[in-house]
Amino acid sequence: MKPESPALLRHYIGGEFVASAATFDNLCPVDGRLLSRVSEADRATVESAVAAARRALSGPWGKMSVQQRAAMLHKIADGIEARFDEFVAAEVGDTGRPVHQARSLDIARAITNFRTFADLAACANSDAFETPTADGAGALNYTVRKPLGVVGIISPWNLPLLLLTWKVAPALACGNAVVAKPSEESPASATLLAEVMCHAGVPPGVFNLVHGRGADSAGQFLTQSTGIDALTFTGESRTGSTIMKAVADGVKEVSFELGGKNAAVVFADADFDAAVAGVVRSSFTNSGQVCLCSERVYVQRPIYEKFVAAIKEKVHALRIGFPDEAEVDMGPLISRGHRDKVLSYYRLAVEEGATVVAGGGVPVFGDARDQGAYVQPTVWTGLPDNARCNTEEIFGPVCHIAPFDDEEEIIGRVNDSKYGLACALWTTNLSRAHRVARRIHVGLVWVNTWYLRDLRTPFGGVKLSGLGREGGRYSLDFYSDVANICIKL
Ligand SMILES: O=C(O)C(=O)/C=C/C=C/O
Repeated sequence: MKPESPALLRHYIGGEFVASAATFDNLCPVDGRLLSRVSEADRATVESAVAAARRALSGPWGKMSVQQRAAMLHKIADGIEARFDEFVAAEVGDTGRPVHQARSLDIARAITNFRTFADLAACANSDAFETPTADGAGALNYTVRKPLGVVGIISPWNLPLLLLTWKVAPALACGNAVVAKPSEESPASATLLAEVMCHAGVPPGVFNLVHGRGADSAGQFLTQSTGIDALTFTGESRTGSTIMKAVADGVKEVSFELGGKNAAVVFADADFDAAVAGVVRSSFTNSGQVCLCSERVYVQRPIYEKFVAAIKEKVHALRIGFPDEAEVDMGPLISRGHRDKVLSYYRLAVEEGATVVAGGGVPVFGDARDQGAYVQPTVWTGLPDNARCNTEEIFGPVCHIAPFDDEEEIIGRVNDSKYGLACALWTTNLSRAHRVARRIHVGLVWVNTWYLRDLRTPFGGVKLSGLGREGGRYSLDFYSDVANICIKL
């Protein structure tokens, strides 16, 4: 029987699914099989999506109240819930992640993203000030939020639906129309989202999806389009810099969540077992493919040797497997190309003099996974802080563990980075927790936990880790223009 021809994933523009002549292959990183062929948008296709978004703003969408938009976001969330298993299958196919993670994190958070921003927008208050005037009659100042207009969204492959909806939800809640360009590595769940939008009755042109790559492809065409009013991007810092240059002439608003070289700091007074489990989680979750992962681990000297031994044991026990295995801890990296990058750092570490405590290579399964993009979870010691493996973002299941002696030393070492996204501190000393946390130059500090998320909090980094904050009212501030109106009484 002829193998089923792979599905063709299409763009979604102006309420219609549209194919392009050019396509690219979407491979499964578990076993390298062809999952689907994906339409690749040219500049004209991207511009047609931008035009459709512009038209939508002057249609019914532009006349909806924030309450009506909030109701629409809840319908989208309902639509994802109704097709939950399909979304899980799409995300797992594209990324090879454990099914249990896709269920409990990726798809669940997409639903939460829509519901959270529906409610936040519907309940958002505005500022008002009673202003005294010389004539004694006074004036009233109040602010109103207006949509930016057409928002370009470029989302990454590491948490595909979570991060796409983290931006789409508030953008729509604030009354914008969007053109979204998901990563070429993870097109499937975004395409399903377009189907849900269509079925939920989101007016044509409010949500548009174009597929393609970055440079010389849909991503670049979107950032260069004069028809967008703002752009939000999650991905590598150097791409963020390129995007900034592309939108500079139009002075467009940008929100960037970029790279990181995050630290985990374990003090001798930490709950040892909790810190070991926490560092394994923060270094190896999603095969280390989370911008918040800890690639630099610092452990106070009295417990250093014991900690390294404990991490080594845990890492050797990590189950690397097929996505649908109940106990699987780690799947493959997103692609052979990314695996080559991570393996180049595995080699570099040895050249730089690292001791390879665990991993350092490619697992051999003797089955279809050998055609996938798996690497061994890896632990290094013995490198200086200025080693490239300790300063450059690797974005894989790897961490380096170094000893430290005191607070002043470790605060300086953690801050000595061109990145500043996140940090995890492990200590049972409450005063130390607050004292150190506020001195770490990052956007997000977790104490005795990691990646515990309250969506009302500001999310973003400093230095090369990004520009701006999203989350809670910070998202409402980015995705809307705030105007002040002054009435003379
Ligand atoms: O959890 C979030 O809202 C979020 O933005 C995570 C970002 C992870 C990036 O790799």
